[in-house]
Amino acid sequence: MTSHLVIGILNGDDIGHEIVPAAVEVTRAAAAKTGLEIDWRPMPIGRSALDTHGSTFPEGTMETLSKMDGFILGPIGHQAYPKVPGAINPHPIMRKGFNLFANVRPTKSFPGLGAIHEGIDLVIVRENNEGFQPDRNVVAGTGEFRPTEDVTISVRVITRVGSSRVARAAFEIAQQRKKRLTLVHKNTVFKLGCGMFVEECHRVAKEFPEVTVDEVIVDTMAMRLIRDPQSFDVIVTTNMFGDILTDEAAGLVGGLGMAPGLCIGEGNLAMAQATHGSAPDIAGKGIANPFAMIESARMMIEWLGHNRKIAQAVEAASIMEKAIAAALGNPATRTRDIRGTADTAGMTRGIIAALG
Ligand SMILES: NC(=O)C1=CN([C@@H]2O[C@H](COP(=O)(O)OP(=O)(O)OC[C@H]3O[C@@H](n4cnc5c(N)ncnc54)[C@H](O)[C@@H]3O)[C@@H](O)[C@H]2O)C=CC1
Ligand SMILES: CC(C)CC(=O)C(=O)O
Repeated sequence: MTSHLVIGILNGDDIGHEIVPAAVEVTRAAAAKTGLEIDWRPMPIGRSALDTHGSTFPEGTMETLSKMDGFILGPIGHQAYPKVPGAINPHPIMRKGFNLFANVRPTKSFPGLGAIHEGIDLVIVRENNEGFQPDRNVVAGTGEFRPTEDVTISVRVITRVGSSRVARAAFEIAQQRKKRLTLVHKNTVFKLGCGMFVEECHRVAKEFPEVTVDEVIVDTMAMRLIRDPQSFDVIVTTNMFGDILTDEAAGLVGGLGMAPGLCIGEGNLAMAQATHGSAPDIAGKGIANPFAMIESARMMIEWLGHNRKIAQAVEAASIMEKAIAAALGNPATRTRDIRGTADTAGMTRGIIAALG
């Protein structure tokens, strides 16, 4: 079996130019220790690509990425893009184009970082392509319409296929962990949409008899995440609920710098994408917390290792995990947002040093 992976590097915007190189550096160092060969392919994207290629998402990007094993996508600061042709938000195109329907977002508390609770270790699996960001094949554009100047209609699309595939991804993760899955929805009000999502989750549950399933209504979940986050293991929910709850969960463990994510589907390609945005308020200062991006890259290498049966990738992910935990345990090798004294480069060096 080959130990060779081809991975794209797409920095994104603002702090993306600081944290994506950090993720590449750490992954490269871990790969070198395990004999994993990675062919890194930097690609233009975002504001800088608008200047060099006339588009924030240059033509041919999807085609090139489709031949790779995975890619690291830095945060995209699309709100600040100028209103010119070519300045587009690449996220939905990538998530939908590669059918990356499951956004796997772990939340873990590490001691001493200012987590509101200790002992949090949960994973939110967010449906990535439906809800209020529906697939272009189902509803044109973003799913928003303005039939008159005074009325806007935002369409929320839930399908059986979309619900059952993200449910299956969540059950598979639950099966590998504590065998507990919480369905988060609001079928008390959205009887058809959330109703269909819940129905499909229960249908998939029959394939996983060892996994215990419970349900929590989303507004109650917002409260319970703050009061007793330790009572959850794996959570699956629809797109917008997942978008909001994952940021809330990050707030419990030190903030958005602690919020990694991996977008996966049924195909072989994985996209490492932190939960947070491009943080323009701290960009260029060298102080961004690289954890979320480094951990996202680590999750991708681990997923590819299992998916392709590449022992060196699984091993690289494992030594990264230990090194990240070691660096987080020392204020001198963690950033200021998580009660440390290091800058981005210092934390990155700290993790690499801890690889052994
Ligand atoms: N996945 C993505 O690419 C996302 C992109 N965005 C875009 O990012 C831009 C900024 O959006 P905001 O609402 O300000 O959200 P944001 O996530 O960029 O920032 C929110 C707050 O968290 C802090 N923060 C975020 N990541 C951090 C890190 N790694 N280390 C330390 N602090 C960190 C920021 O400094 C800021 O105070 C917008 O253009 C938005 O559309 C927003 C969310 C997701
Ligand atoms: C696509 C992003 C810009 C919005 C977001 O926060 C997300 O969907 O993850």
